[in-house]
Amino acid sequence: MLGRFIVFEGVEGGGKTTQLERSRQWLINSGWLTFLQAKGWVQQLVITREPGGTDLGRGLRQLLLQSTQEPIQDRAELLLYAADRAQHVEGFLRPHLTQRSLILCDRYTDSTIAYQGYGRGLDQTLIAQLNHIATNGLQSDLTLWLDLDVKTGLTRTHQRGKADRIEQADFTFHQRVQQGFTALAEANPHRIARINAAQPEVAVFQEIQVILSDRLTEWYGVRE
Ligand SMILES: Nc1ncnc2c1ncn2[C@@H]1O[C@H](COP(=O)(O)OP(=O)(O)O)[C@@H](O)[C@H]1O
Ligand SMILES: Cc1cn([C@H]2C[C@H](O)[C@@H](COP(=O)(O)OP(=O)(O)O)O2)c(=O)[nH]c1=O
Repeated sequence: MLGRFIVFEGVEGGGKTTQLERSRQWLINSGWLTFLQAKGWVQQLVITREPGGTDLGRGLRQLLLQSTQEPIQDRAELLLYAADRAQHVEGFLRPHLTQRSLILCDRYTDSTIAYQGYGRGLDQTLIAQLNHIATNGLQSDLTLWLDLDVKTGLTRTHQRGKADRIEQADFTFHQRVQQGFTALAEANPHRIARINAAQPEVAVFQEIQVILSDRLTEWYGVRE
């Protein structure tokens, strides 16, 4: 794969959206993007998210996050996230990676393991199979896990506005999700980098910047 695929993960209110935008600006302002483009190693920097990175996905996102009278069954929820991902991988991520894009993505397969696996309690083998069907094997090159305790995260999202269907799930659900991310990070120490997201925004980004600089150097060599 020619481009690089960086994912932001974590519980609700961890600061993914905020830090993804800071990372985008830093890649531009630090000169990294200009350098990589001048070398011909990166064509463009793109931002995307799951669910909702495609037209189909935006419809699915609305279905998944709006509050409903009829409860959405756990396996139906899992399949909707998988459908969003299949469309995103084939219609957006792979074409961009083939064209040497550097991709910053808000959530990916680890969210399904954490939310539908640890959170809902669905079988992890089933989830692994579905993730494989949806991605056809496409993994992130780097995942930045914004590690924040559930209570602080939910407080932040409540301050932001009305809670969506998943945010409304009970506290123990979100605690299981957090356990999921913790286990994933332990099992994948190189792919998943833990960030202490309980710090002020600027300090969180300083940690991210160190990791991004290291990883870009590992991938592309020292910047001239
Ligand atoms: N480090 C931080 N400290 C305090 N509040 C933060 C921090 N990072 C983000 N926020 C605020 O918390 C809320 C959730 O942040 P957001 O980036 O949308 O998180 P996520 O995308 O992970 O749900 C927003 O209102 C944001 O301004
Ligand atoms: C990608 C993915 C997300 N989710 C959930 C996590 C979030 O609650 C929700 C997506 O919201 P998110 O994109 O994090 O929205 P915001 O930035 O506005 O908080 O979907 C899953 O349950 N499984 C998945 O596979």
